Amino acid sequence: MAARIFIDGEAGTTGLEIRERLAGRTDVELVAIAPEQRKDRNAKKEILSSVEVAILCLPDDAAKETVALCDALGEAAPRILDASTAHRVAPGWVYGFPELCPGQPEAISKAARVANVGCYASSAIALLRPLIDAGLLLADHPLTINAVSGYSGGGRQMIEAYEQGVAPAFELYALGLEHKHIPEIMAYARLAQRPLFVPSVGNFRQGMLVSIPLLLETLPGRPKAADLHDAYARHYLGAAHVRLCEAPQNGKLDALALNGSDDMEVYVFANENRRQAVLVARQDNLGKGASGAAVQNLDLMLNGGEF
Ligand SMILES: NC(=O)C1=CN([C@@H]2O[C@H](COP(=O)(O)OP(=O)(O)OC[C@H]3O[C@@H](n4cnc5c(N)ncnc54)[C@H](OP(=O)(O)O)[C@@H]3O)[C@@H](O)[C@H]2O)C=CC1
Ligand SMILES: CC(=O)N[C@@H](CCC(=O)OP(=O)(O)O)C(=O)O
Repeated sequence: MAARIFIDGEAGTTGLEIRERLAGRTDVELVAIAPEQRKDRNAKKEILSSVEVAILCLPDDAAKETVALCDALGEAAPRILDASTAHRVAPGWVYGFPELCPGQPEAISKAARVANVGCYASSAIALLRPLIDAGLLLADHPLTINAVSGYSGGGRQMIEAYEQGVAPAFELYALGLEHKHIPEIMAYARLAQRPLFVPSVGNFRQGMLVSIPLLLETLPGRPKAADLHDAYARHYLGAAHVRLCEAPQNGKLDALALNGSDDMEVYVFANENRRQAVLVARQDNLGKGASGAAVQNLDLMLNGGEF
C-alpha cells in the first residue's frame, strides 16, 4: 500500500521541488490540504493524523507550530521530516545527512523525527567530518568556510527579487557572522572552535559551491593532499549520492554543473609545492542541499536499506 505523505508548505520553493520529485511514484500518496486552508490548524491537524509522514517545508516558526500540532496528536502523530532550520540540533531529532557516518542511514530509517540538512551545512559537514574522524583535522582548528549559492536558496522572496532584477549580481552576506547553519556545522562536523562562515549569493537560480582553504603544514601529522583525498575515498566508498572527484587540472569549478541532480561532489584542490589545499563541495542547493536530500531521507524512513 502506498505511504500517505503530507507536504506542509507544498507551494513554497522546497515543497514544490519535493512534490515534483514524488510525482508519478506509486509507493507514495501525496495528501494535499486545500490552499485556502493551508494555515488552518484544525484542517491541518486532521490531515496530520491521517498520514504516515509529514514533510515540513515552512519557515521555522510555522514548522515549530506544526510540530506542536503533532505533539498534541499523541500516538496518532505522523513521523516528521522537517526541511526548516528549526530542529537540526534539537534533542530527539535525527540529522538527515545519511553520509554523515556509519549508522546514520539506519538512525534516519528508524527515526520518528528527522531534520533535513541545511544546504551549506551539508557541504561543509561533508568536507570536514571525514577529516576530523580520520584525525587529519583537529576539532579546534581555525577554519574559514566560503560559499556561493544560487538565489533560490533564499526562498520565494529572494527568487522574486532576482527575477524582477532588483537584486545585486553578486553579494556577500551574513557578515555579522551569525549564519543559521553554523550550529549544525559545528555539531555534526564535530568542531570545537566556531568557524568563520562567509556565504554569498549570485545571479543564478540554483547551484552551490562551498570551499574551505587549509594550510597543510598546520594539520596534525603534516599530511599531503593525497592523504585528505584518501580519507574521503574511504569515507564515501559505496556512497550513492556523494562522490569524490579528481580536481580538474585547470583549477576551475562551475557552481551550476550539478543542477538538476540530487548528488554532491567532493574535491581536493592542492598545490603540494606551496603546501596549500582547498576542499570544495559542489551540489544543487535545491537538490542534495534541500529537496533531493529530503526525498533520500524520506526513502530511508519508508524503506530503510543501504545508502
Ligand atoms: N530554498 C532553499 O534552498 C531551502 C529552504 N529550506 C527551508 O525550507 C523551508 C521553506 O523554505 P522555502 O521553500 O525556501 O520558502 P518559501 O518562502 O519558498 O516557501 C514557504 C512556504 O510556506 C508557506 N507557509 C508559511 N507559513 C505557513 C503555515 N503556517 N502553514 C502552511 N504554509 C505556510 C508559504 O506560504 P505563503 O507564502 O502563502 O505564506 C510558502 O508557500 C524554510 O525553513 C527554509 O529554511 C531548506 C533547504 C533549502
Ligand atoms: C542564498 C540564501 O539566502 N541561502 C539561505 C540558506 C538556504 C536555506 O534555505 O537553508 P536552509 O536549509 O537552512 O533552509 C541562507 O543563507 O539563509
